[in-house]
Amino acid sequence: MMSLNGSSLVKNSVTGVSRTQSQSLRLPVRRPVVVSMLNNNNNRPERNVSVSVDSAVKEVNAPVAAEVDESDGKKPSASVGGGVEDVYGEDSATEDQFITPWFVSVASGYSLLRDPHHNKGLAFTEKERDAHYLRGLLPPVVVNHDLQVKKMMHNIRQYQIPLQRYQAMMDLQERNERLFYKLLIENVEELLPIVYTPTVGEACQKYGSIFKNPQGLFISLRDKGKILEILKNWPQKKIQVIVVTDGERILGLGDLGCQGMGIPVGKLSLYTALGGIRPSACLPITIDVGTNNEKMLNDEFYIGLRQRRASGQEYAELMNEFMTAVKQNYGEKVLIQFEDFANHNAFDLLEKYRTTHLVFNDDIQGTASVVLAGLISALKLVGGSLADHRFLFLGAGEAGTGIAELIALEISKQTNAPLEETRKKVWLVDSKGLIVRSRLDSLQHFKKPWAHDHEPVDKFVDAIKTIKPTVLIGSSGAGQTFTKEVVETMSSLNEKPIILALSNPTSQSECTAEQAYTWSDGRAIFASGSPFDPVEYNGKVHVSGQANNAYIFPGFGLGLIISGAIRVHDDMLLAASEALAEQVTQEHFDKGLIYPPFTNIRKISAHIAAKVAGKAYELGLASRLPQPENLVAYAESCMYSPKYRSYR
Ligand SMILES: NC(=O)C1=CN([C@@H]2O[C@H](COP(=O)(O)OP(=O)(O)OC[C@H]3O[C@@H](n4cnc5c(N)ncnc54)[C@H](OP(=O)(O)O)[C@@H]3O)[C@@H](O)[C@H]2O)C=CC1
Ligand SMILES: CC(=O)C(=O)O
Ligand SMILES: [Mg+2]
Repeated sequence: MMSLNGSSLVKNSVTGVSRTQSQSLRLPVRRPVVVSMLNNNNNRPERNVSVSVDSAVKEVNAPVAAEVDESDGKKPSASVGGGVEDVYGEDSATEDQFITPWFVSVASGYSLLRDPHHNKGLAFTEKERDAHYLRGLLPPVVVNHDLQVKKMMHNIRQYQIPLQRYQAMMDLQERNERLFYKLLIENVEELLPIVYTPTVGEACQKYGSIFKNPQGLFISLRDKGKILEILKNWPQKKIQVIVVTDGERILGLGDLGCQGMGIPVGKLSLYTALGGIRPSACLPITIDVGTNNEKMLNDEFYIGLRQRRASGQEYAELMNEFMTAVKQNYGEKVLIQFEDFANHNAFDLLEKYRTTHLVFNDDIQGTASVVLAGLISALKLVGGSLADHRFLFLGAGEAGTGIAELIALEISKQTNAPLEETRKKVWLVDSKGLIVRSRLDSLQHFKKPWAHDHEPVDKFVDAIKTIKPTVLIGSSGAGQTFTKEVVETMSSLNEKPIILALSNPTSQSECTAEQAYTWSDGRAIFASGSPFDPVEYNGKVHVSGQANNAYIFPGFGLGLIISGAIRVHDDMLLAASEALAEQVTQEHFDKGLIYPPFTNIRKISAHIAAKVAGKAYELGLASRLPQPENLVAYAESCMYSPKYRSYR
């Protein structure tokens, strides 16, 4: 008997299941499946694509699965999936469009071991080894998931160089996804600096030379007119979150072109580990429009288009085709997170698509929310309300003006003062000095609201002396700009100066934790974008927090998904800030922390998700009805667990 792709069927004596048996989407659960697609109608060669069982088949106890459960004729229910019912885009395709005929077959043996979504390595049980043609393909020992984690951590710790640890983690993600996530979830404090900042920055810089297996989708200028087709090449069909970059402002490292892919990949692994979004629902994308980085253009191992960046209409058209294709392929409720775009595109993209798509700019909005949370909790240490403080930023780009606006919005809500008034409590410095009214005409549009009445001030330290801020925020991407004089000046003005050095990676941090505590004589309340080890100063150990949007975006995204939100609203950002600030306990304050440790991040994310979802319902932006009674419990119940599934 021949299957649809021409291979013969072999019946397994234990399971009674044929190896390549074609089945409907209502497969029995917990069986690894391979979805094959035949593109005969556009004369492409046939191929088999391994996909996660999660995307095609109902998972027991997973609320997200409700949506694919249509084949029994039941009315499809709204679910975590965001109500995207037309899984393969067949219903929404017009008659003259090509569609993809899918069928599902069972993965086994050698290919099962090489399918990261289903591979368990040595943890395959004896029964599974019999049932799935694994005998002889594995050594005799059977180990459990916990022992695999222990061994993997042991292996990773053998590497002294962070980039080698990064590579070991990426290899694991490509080999055994559930082990990767269990490892990351259980060792989050230790592994976050590896899969995320600072190491991911170095990985992006060297992405070409360390490149092995491609991760995510690469869409380049050459793909103009074919973006929808490219999205269909991705094996998973039920995508809930896309993180997309064009690589022009990777952390504080600048234009890394196509090699920025490390960022969407890293961010999405946090969506899963920290926020519980299923890996199969996450899609990292890099839009390659070229690079203006000479080093990349001259690097023989560079993986992207070897040309200068497209801009203007050419850029806008490609982005528009992308945004349209995403909505067409994944529906209204797929979350598109813009990440590490340069500010000359980031603000415009957010403005253009915020009313038509579910979009979120992590650098503008996520950063704002995490910093506001830190400030709300810092008030417990320094006293007063937000309105009693003065804020000075070094850096007036996405992060700086995004944070500034959310602070002003929160003060406006608290005091009923108009936004134009509350903005006056916030001052920003860019590469040309203090932003003041006399500079208005030459300022980029996102800086204009911050052009207050003041004489020009060139030097940052002079701006501190004249503005007398209580809070200093670094968002410049320029390392070592909070000099000894800067920190000492802040400390002479404030008993407890709040100093946030947000720039990433560590090399770009405005100052180190050690410098902040030493130069402030141990009085600074300090947090940084990339982590620093605890510092001992004058016999006291100071633990600095990590002011990083990683606290916000995973829970924020989960909140949008569980409520079926259709748009992002600023009030959701405020709700996320409050939820995060509420998670800081007296024990944390006693250590000088203004953020909770990452160890409890899943619990924190569930609280953020619940507050964000609650706000979506309140604002009438939620489409998943009725509203669950206990949103925290519901958020927790929706979270992906990396536990191995049992295969019959
Ligand atoms: N911790 C976190 O969660 C996050 C951290 N970040 C970090 O923040 C940094 C900035 O990101 P983003 O706002 O998107 O970048 P942008 O490029 O949008 O903005 C950078 C700003 O800094 C100014 N600037 C640069 N160098 C100097 C300098 N030497 N002195 C004074 N001002 C300077 C620029 O001035 P001009 O406008 O005149 O060019 C610009 O206003 C990056 O390092 C990024 O990694 C970003 C997001 C989140
Ligand atoms: C953290 C982050 O998003 C950035 O540095 O760009
Ligand atoms: Mg970013």
